[in-house]
Amino acid sequence: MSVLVTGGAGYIGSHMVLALNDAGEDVVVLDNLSTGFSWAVAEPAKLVVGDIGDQALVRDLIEREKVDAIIHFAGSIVVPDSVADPLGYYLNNTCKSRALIDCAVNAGVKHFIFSSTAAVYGMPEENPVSEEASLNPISPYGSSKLMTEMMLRDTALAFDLNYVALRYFNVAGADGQGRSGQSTPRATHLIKVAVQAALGQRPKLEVFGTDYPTPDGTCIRDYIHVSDLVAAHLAALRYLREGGRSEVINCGYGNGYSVFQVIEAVKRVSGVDFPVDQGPRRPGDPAALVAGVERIGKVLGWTPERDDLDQIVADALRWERHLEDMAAQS
Ligand SMILES: NC(=O)c1ccc[n+]([C@@H]2O[C@H](COP(=O)([O-])OP(=O)(O)OC[C@H]3O[C@@H](n4cnc5c(N)ncnc54)[C@H](O)[C@@H]3O)[C@@H](O)[C@H]2O)c1
Ligand SMILES: O=c1ccn([C@@H]2O[C@H](COP(=O)(O)OP(=O)(O)O[C@H]3O[C@H](CO)[C@H](O)[C@H](O)[C@H]3O)[C@@H](O)[C@H]2O)c(=O)[nH]1
Repeated sequence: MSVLVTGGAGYIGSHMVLALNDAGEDVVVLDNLSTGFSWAVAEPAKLVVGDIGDQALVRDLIEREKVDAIIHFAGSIVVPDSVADPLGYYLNNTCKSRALIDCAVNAGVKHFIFSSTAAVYGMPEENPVSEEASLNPISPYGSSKLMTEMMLRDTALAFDLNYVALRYFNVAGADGQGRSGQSTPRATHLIKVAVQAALGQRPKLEVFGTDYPTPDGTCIRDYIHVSDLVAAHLAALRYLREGGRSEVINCGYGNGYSVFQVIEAVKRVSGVDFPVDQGPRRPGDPAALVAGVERIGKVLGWTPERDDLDQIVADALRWERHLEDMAAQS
């Protein structure tokens, strides 16, 4: 039996592959390398370069590799890009997820884990946000993910498939052993951008809005270490294989940090006092987004091991230095 990891050459998927390898699972990755890197797929996992929408390829892969579970990370992830190109996002995230789920059902794959997002909540009225909160995505990205959640819900009712949809809050950090990290060149995520500013790769960091109704006026987010997130997937895989029923589960720590607090942490950990500008709000940013975490503990028995902002930043910084070294050598 093996686990099919779609998008396993990307940021989070490559950490998943490391954890599955470490757990002794047989792993096959399907990735079209649109934003991922073949070098990010650690052996002995196998990489197949191809598209999740290619049903002949996926069917063959599932059969050949005796896939019993799919962990589905592949997708397009940049919120503003989804506003500019909604149909591209619905194609890659929704239509191609449909094609993948169809292959899973027809080939008898029983377990499915899906990368969803806190973006399905839109602008939540209350924090922490529970899984029962109303779902009002405000971007095509969020809608494309919510539609996949709905397809999974309905498919699991009709067929012998159980699934866990994990709604990630803000994923950050890098593998503690320095084996992987976020390598996307155009990254927009706060911790990555701040670390790049600390290393002098960017002249400054801009804070998007300082007039939010929060204690210091900047947005609050729940930053989860990528390795803890991956551990939640391993727990979900165990849960599904033991016959657990389908669930939708938030992934976060239930703690919020403001943009200013994150910047302070990056300055403290790096020892660099990089320039920071205060700019206008970025459209579509909720003031605060913190995960309700009761369900993840109760259903998956998951507890955080890296709930420490300085640790997240230190791991992100080490990975960024590694990328600099790789670039210097090439
Ligand atoms: N990074 C975050 O903070 C965050 C937050 C919430 C949800 N997510 C979700 O987690 C998943 C992984 O995100 P990430 O940050 O690792 O992004 P990423 O861009 O690093 O990884 C996505 C991977 O999927 C591959 N891919 C994209 N479309 C494909 C297709 N049609 N066929 C095959 N491969 C394809 C890419 O090449 C890449 O390797 C995504 O589904 C994303 O929506 C991420
Ligand atoms: O240069 C920057 C970058 C970010 N921010 C601020 O930092 C906070 C975090 O921003 P990120 O871009 O790091 O993350 P988001 O909260 O916007 O995004 C998260 O939630 C999104 C959906 O809402 C997607 O799921 C995305 O992948 C996930 O990281 C926001 O208040 C943002 O305005 C800045 O001030 N300056």
